[in-house]
Amino acid sequence: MWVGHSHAHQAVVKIHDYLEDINPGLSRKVFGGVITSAAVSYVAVRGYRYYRARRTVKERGEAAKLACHVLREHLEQEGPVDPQKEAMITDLELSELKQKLWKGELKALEVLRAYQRKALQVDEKLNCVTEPIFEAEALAVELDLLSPNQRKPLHGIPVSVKDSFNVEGYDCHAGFSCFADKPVERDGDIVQIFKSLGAVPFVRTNFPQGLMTFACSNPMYGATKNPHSLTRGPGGSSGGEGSLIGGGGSVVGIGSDIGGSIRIPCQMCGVYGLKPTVDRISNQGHIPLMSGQNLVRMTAGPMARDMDGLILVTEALLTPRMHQLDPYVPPLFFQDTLYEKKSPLVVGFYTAIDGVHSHPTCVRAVMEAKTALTQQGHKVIEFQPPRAVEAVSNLFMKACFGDDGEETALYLKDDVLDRSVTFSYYMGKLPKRLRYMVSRLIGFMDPPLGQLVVGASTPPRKILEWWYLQDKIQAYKREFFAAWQSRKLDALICPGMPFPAVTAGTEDNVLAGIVYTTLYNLLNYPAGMMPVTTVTQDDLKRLKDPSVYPPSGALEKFVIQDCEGTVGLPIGVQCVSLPYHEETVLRVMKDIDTVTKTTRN
Ligand SMILES: CCCCCCCCCCCCCCCCCC(=O)NCCO
Repeated sequence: MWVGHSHAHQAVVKIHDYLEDINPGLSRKVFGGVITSAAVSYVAVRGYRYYRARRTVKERGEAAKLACHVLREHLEQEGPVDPQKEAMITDLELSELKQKLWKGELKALEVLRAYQRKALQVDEKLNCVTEPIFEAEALAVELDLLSPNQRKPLHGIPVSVKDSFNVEGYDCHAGFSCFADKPVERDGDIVQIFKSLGAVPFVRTNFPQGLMTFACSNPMYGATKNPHSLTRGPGGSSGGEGSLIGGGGSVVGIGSDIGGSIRIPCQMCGVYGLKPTVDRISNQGHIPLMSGQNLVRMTAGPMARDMDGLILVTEALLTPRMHQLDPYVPPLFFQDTLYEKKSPLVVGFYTAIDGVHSHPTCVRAVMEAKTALTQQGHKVIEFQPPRAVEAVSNLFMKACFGDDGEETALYLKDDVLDRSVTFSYYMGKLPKRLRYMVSRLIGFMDPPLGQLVVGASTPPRKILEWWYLQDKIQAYKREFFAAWQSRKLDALICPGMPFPAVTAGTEDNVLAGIVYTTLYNLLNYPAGMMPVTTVTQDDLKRLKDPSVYPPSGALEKFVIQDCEGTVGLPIGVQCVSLPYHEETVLRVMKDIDTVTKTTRN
């Protein structure tokens, strides 16, 4: 290196002397010219790349809008529709829809048409669909040709798919223009499974750029709105799914979750979802972001409009076919014995994690779920997860942001940056020491967020440190399990996010809320999210009472002022069980739902 450097230096000195011999002052002109043209070329190349990215972003967005328009025209040309029948179809719960399709009372194509029309209608209001899947029509037509004994478990059920999953013939870019316009050749595993079960993937849905935030906007498709309040976000990153399902435009969909991306939109849009144990459902064919990081892994999972729908779909997905497609998915099919276990369960509960206060409606939701479970004969006892904020800061954040945001920065080089990712993007760009100091300053205003960002700012630097991190994660898993076992728990209920949907674009103010969801990604425990209640006027009154909701940090202060006018927004409960006990999660959710569904305000 030094030798090379000294050669270069000697060469420059020689050229300088030679030029000065020819004409004194010439070397300054030549070197000045070279430096200026290098700088100009650099700026021009970067500028051109940015211009090209902007063009790609614009064209990709327009192409998606055009695709929706083409479908709308196609549907209009089909002739008269029966709006009442279509409304009947889209109002059906998933299990009723399945029955009618199975019995042949409804045709796959008419169900598809009803949902295509409804999804486009919902999309006009909420901007939740990225583009239609045109092949859906041919699939539905084929399904209608099958004889009754050829019908599969999800015969004719339309399924929406988060845009981050591969769908053959469509690109999969997560909002990075470098991946746009490169159609993939093969459906992702979960899309394949749905098709093999007779379901009809029919639309793709919106997400935030890079998928690592719970906002839901990107430069190509813009921001998605919340179905319960147009000024609020739907949560993310599977926000398009949450918004479309919550708005009635889909009955079931596919999301992905590494830090809460299925559960957060479920809470904010009032839908049901399940983040499974890693590898219980194959995640092959999801855009490979952070894919070399396997301390905390992303997992695909179902989202549905109703509880029975979520159970039905999960049961259908956990088939031998999944294991055949991806041998790393253990051959562990839906365990009826766990789901149908007759004996009462021991269920732990907590209403808040130390350091991040829980909105009064979130506390009430857990207490209502607790009452429901007690009514069903279960024993519900208090349980506090050990060192949650510390574990998420020192383990989850180091694992997921240990690259200093380098992967995202690489894909975003000369790209159009969405507002929703500016905080993490620019934090990643800061020199390490400065970032650490900024994190400390953040900690004065928002202590848990400061702690999270300090965690992200002090990642392991050497392989040995990565090993130690892995080791610490294992140790925390053991510590948590010991606490779980000491209470002899079968399951756990708790808030999934400690506040309702926030005003769109303000998600950075409440980032610390992720400790409620990320904890179970870190532990790799399956976790479901379900709506239980809605914000009431009385809750909002209590929100302003410092003895109920102490305005201790920036997050709490923000929630108090942002929750003005949120009466009616959905709030859910998170249900957790041990790895590979998805069936127990579903059973607890079902028992809560049976009671709370009838009384939900
Ligand atoms: C590199 C330094 C960055 C420091 C700043 C980090 C602050 C960011 C706060 C973390 C936010 C994480 C939110 C997680 C949301 C859910 C993500 C998810 O589950 N995505 C699914 C992917 O398929």
